[in-house]
Amino acid sequence: MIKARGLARQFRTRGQTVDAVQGVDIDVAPGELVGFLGPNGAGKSTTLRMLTTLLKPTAGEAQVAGCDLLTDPAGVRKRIGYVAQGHGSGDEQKVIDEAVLQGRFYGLSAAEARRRADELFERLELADFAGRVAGALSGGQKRRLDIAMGVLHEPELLFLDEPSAGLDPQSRSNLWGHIRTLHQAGTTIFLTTHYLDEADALCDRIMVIDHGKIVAEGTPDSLKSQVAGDLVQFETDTPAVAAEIAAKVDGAKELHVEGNTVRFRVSRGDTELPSLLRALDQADVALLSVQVQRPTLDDVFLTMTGRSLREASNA
Ligand SMILES: Nc1ncnc2c1ncn2[C@@H]1O[C@H](COP(=O)(O)OP(=O)(O)OP(=O)(O)O)[C@@H](O)[C@H]1O
Repeated sequence: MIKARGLARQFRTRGQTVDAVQGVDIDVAPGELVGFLGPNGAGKSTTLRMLTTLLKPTAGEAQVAGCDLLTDPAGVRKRIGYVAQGHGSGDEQKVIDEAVLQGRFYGLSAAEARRRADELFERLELADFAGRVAGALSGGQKRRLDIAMGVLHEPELLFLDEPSAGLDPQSRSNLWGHIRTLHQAGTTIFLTTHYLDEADALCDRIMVIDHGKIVAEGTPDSLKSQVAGDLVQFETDTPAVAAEIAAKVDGAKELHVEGNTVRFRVSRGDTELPSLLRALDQADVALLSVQVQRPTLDDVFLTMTGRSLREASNA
């Protein structure tokens, strides 16, 4: 559905050159839900704007929804949906009129546009607000309206730029449910996000971008197990003895003792834990608490770039 090779974009501002995207390769298969994760300024929106024909690449090439990005941008535009950051819908019109107008813009007849809008309003739980003006909708409802507008023409491929930015936690998880519904109905989705939980909860596959380059790629689980390993942590009154035993766990690394706490990483904490507990018990080590923590996507980012995604986003 997307095949991009060496896609790059430079900007020149006030005599300076910014390499916003430095030659990325992107492959997305039909039916996938792929997340493009990275901190602010990493190059996510620039990549998305190139793939949606809004910005000309400085270098590289891409096939998007079966059309060549450079030689057939109109073909690309016909086959994709794009929901930009922030809400694009106007505030004055009735919600349903806006949606029908958008459908007409895509070339649907008035009846078809109305039928499709009604269907999407049902699916995205907007039917109760169809008669309201868009300005009276909540943030989450507006985002759902934006998404409905982006898929009125039934595109094969939908691009979402930071879909849940600015929403409260409840509206975010509600929106994720709706994005999943669209995905399950067959739409291929490529979204950008700088939220780890969003990428983790929603995406089949994640590409991590930093400073305009892809630094990691894979399913959320494979990325986590590749670079970090589970963190096993326990508290005991005899940490020195416990640490000696922990050091014998097959594949244990990054072993640290801090006060009464012993910590180490191992690729599968859950399967190593029973034999470790037996060994500690045999050595009469009494445990006060035990924890196994799966690695997070932030551990992945930290390992790949040397800084946490949260710090990078605030920079
Ligand atoms: N029109 C422009 N002129 C100059 N520099 C630009 C322009 N657009 C983007 N940039 C720069 O390119 C880099 C990548 O920006 P981009 O908006 O793609 O990042 P992003 O990952 O989408 O960030 P955010 O999460 O904040 O939207 C940044 O350094 C940005 O300042």
